[in-house]
Amino acid sequence: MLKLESLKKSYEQGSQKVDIFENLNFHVEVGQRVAIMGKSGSGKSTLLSLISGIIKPDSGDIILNSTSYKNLKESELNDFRATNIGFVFQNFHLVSYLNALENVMLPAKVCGISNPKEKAIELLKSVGLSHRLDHLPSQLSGGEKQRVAIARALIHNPKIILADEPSGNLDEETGIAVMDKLFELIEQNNTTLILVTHSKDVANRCEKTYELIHGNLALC
Ligand SMILES: Nc1ncnc2c1ncn2[C@@H]1O[C@H](COP(=O)(O)OP(=O)(O)OP(=O)(O)O)[C@@H](O)[C@H]1O
Repeated sequence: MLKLESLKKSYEQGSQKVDIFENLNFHVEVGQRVAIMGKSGSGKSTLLSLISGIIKPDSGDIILNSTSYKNLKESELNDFRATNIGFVFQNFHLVSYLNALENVMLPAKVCGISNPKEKAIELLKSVGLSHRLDHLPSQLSGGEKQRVAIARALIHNPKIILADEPSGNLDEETGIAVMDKLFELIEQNNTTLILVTHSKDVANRCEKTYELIHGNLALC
């Protein structure tokens, strides 16, 4: 379902070239939940950015659902990302001037999905926020913001969710409640999950955990 083939990625840092991945190969099945752990700076966020197509590899290819990124033009890749991928970030990344309902409706509108309002209300209800529809992000708690972000990530029924430390900014109890909701919803939809986390407890909820070490993913 997701294949990374011979990925090479380096960054220019001043006059130096820093290799993050020299020959990364990886495979994730449909509906699988995979945790990625690794030290700070090991390349976890870079990996998610490559899978999302936000950054390009120097060489190699990413294939999601039989679509090879190499063969897509920039605009096609943007459309493909909007349709097939959902994101959940540590810092929520909600649009500050849109209320909860409008934030959740955004990806549905971009993808041209019918009845975005009904779907957004249904999802916000399922994450326990039907009483917060018209609240701006600044009027929501951290846990509520992350539940809005989860609803937003799922509204267009993406094939895959990329989550970067989704409970990293939440207290333990709220983090567990938010992760419960995320796992419940992705299981219902058989959505594939790639989850970057520093928490072993969070990683243990996934079927497989890999450690990113020296540019390779080692099964833990
Ligand atoms: N745009 C960039 N230009 C230059 N170097 C970069 C860029 N983005 C990331 N890096 C470097 O690449 C390495 C990997 O960064 P990345 O953010 O992927 O690591 P990470 O494992 O997600 O770290 P953390 O756990 O601290 O978030 C780091 O050394 C970082 O400084």
